[in-house]
Amino acid sequence: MTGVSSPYPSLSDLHALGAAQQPQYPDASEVGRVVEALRRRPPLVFAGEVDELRGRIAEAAAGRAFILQAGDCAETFDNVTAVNIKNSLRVQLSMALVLQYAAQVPVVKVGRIAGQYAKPRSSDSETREGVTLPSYRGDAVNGLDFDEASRRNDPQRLVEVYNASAATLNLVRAFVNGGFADLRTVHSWNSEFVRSSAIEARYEALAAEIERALAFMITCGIGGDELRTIHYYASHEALLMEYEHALTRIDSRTGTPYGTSGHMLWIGERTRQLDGAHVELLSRLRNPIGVKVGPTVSPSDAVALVERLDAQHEPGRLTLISRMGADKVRDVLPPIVEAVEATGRKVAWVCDPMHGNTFSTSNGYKTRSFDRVWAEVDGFFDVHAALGTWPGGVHVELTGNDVTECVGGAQELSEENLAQAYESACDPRLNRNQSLELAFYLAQRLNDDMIARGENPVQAFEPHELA
Ligand SMILES: O=C[C@H](O)[C@H](O)COP(=O)(O)O
Ligand SMILES: C=C(OP(=O)(O)O)C(=O)O
Repeated sequence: MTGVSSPYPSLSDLHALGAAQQPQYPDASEVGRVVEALRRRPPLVFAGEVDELRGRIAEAAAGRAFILQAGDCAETFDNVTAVNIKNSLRVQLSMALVLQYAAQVPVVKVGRIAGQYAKPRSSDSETREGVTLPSYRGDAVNGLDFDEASRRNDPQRLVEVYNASAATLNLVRAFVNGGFADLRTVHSWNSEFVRSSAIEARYEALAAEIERALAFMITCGIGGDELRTIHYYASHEALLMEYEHALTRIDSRTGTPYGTSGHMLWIGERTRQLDGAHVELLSRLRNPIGVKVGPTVSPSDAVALVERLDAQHEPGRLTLISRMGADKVRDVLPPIVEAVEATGRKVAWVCDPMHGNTFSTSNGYKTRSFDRVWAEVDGFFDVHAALGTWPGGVHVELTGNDVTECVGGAQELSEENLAQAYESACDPRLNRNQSLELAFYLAQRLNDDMIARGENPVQAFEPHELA
């Protein structure tokens, strides 16, 4: 893979489009040196893996697979530890297992990981006790501590993003290929957790059932390498022009540009302007692209975006990630789905039930309620069931750690509980129990919809009441 050259847009072409949500740096020559240093680094992902993921997303777009895109709201350099990475991977794999076994659908596993270091913000500044400083924009840009030095934009952080992403991917690849994800060890994924919650107990029962099924398959001579490893991909919001441009490489096989900072890249709700720099940059890359679509997107906006980003009608190229809010999804999403489907494209429809359901508590925490999160997913499924389209996946902010950032769920976390372990650098994430609970709800809903379509899934667990 080699660096990009003309006619690919230059960084200054992109900035001339008025790229939204970009940090301003005091010293342009330092930024230039950082970009040149990053251009010389090896790619973080390889074009062949990116193509493989496009193929898997195409399966979800065709109704034959379900995408689980999940991970931190904002990764931080301090949190690049073996324990955090293992916990995150473990909860994502556990959710995938619940979905795959109980809903009998292949799960495409995509982490918000190894690159999710830049955050778009609603406001450029933050005021605390009369002091106003620039907002935290992710470790890629500035620091979380509320003091002047920390909040200063520092381009050297882009090199640290590359290093942290490389370290994370290295461990993820080792876990995934080295036996950690072996389906025959599903019980051990959970072994360090106290089986105190009903959700953990439910997961344990499912894991025991899977182990019995696998043992049976193995005695029949079925199984082997396909049980040992999984396919897991990295994704993040492609927000920062300097970083994403510097990590673009020309694939030597095809002569086409790939973003090599992650397998899948997405455009956020605040940067999806049709004539903006983010759409321009990502329209040129061969990666599977996600676009967040919020409640202000009109059906014609959505069609214009898909025409721009999927000019070739390529299955797996585009994932539309709706984040409407639980109250709006049933009204706003249907005409968008109908208009995009009418173009004849096969996009994957994914639900982000987090970003349209954030609120602030009276004690000053940004939070989300598990009920509202589920309500948006449920609405998303209802919309697709009514239109005969496939609900292709979910996109969630979560952590494998036992944080208290979202209220509700089986643990019934209240606003008062939030102070106990609120660790997110930006938005509230589902904790391990809430994430597993969501997976069980999803599996149940997928099962119910199969039955409603006249299919006959093998029931993997007792149906339970959905909220
Ligand atoms: O994760 C998404 C955004 O970066 C985040 O919701 C912005 O939060 P803000 O509205 O507090 O800036
Ligand atoms: C910023 C994000 O979401 P959105 O663009 O939907 O607000 C995000 O997913 O981190």
